[in-house]
Amino acid sequence: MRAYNPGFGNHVSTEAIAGALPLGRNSPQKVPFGLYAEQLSGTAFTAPRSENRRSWLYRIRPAASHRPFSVYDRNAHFNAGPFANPTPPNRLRWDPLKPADGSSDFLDSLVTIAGNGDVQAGTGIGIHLFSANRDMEHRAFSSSDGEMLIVPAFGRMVIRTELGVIEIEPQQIAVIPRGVRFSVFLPDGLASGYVCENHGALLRLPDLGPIGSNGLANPRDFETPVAAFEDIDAPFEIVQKFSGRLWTTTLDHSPFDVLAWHGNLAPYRYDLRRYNSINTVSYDHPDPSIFTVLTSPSDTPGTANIDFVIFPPRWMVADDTFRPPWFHRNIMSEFMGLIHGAYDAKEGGFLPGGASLHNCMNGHGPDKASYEKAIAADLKPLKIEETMAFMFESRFVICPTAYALGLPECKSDYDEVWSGFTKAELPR
Ligand SMILES: O=C(O)Cc1cc(O)ccc1O
Ligand SMILES: [Fe+2]
Repeated sequence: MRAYNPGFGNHVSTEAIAGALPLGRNSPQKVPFGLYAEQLSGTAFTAPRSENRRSWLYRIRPAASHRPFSVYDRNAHFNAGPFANPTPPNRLRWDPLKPADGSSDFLDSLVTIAGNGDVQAGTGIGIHLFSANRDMEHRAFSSSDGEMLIVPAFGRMVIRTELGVIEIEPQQIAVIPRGVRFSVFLPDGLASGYVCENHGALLRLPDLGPIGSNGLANPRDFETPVAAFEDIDAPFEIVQKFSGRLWTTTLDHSPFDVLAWHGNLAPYRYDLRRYNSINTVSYDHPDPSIFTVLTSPSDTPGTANIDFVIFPPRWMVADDTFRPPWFHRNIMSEFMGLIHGAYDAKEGGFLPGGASLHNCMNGHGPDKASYEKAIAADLKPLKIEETMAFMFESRFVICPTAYALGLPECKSDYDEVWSGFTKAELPR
């Protein structure tokens, strides 16, 4: 049986047991097998049809049957701030975080590095790191604050969700919709990486404009899991992120009890190695928006709440051009991570699993070593291989948490990478 359906944002119908999915209506008087019908809305009921995302779930018990949530106090570092006050303009870099002593699962290992916007107003993002070494046994998490874009750097992840099971490894990503409960299992015994929690408009493929009808991330390469359920009557802890804080309750059964669903709001995965890079074949280094995988638009056209951009392996052929990223100051704020290999603007110090933050209007670009290498390079066609960096780029200033600034992995000497540039020699 096929485990995934291909395509981005498609209307999918899937049932784990034949006959579980009602036909011809969403909410029949009697649902097959006595299942409960439930609508999961990812956009307002009245969102335009082209934007509207919702699915219908058919489950053993209603998601509504649970006791009240109380405050969850076993992870103080996964939140929506408070952010450092004042927000420093400084360029920041973090080495990969050392795993915490002892064992922690995906949920308890999440630490918030930075964020922006307002969870209650549905703007901005949260940026979190995880480093887990234990399965989420009989525990599930959901975020009411936004969809979760999960970007592993080390280790495979099996993500069991209410709508089916997704498996990813580094260089693949998964997106779990807002509110969908999920558990993370670690086939390699550990996994670490990045999460962008998107409080804003749902991630979607960017328009292609003059590129035409193909290219960048192609819709058919996104995969949505088929329905998969478990029928377990045992205590399950449910942790919910709501309005920036964590809350817990216990069910007496597995939340993964959805036998069938249909609709266009669902978790999905994508393999970044399938990305169809478009780039210059003449001269100059194009803006990095040319490498956008997914975008969450804001109310201002062309000015994203969050763009998820990658820097994949590719040919570099530009003539008479400084080929790595140029020096720049950008109105958008840039958080970067490295999933694989090395990044061509940073010869040293930017490590897989590490991160950097270059905020609104603060100058950055190639470090001195990368600069000198690039201006001396013989400009033959060159394939950059063994690389996969990414960027979360936001219209809103990305505010680091006080916790992130205080980590020993936060490098105090980062500015040094731009020191020692020799003065230009003017004609006399
Ligand atoms: O700062 C960075 O490394 C990201 C980046 C890459 C690039 O190719 C052009 C601009 C840009 O911000
Ligand atoms: Fe940049």
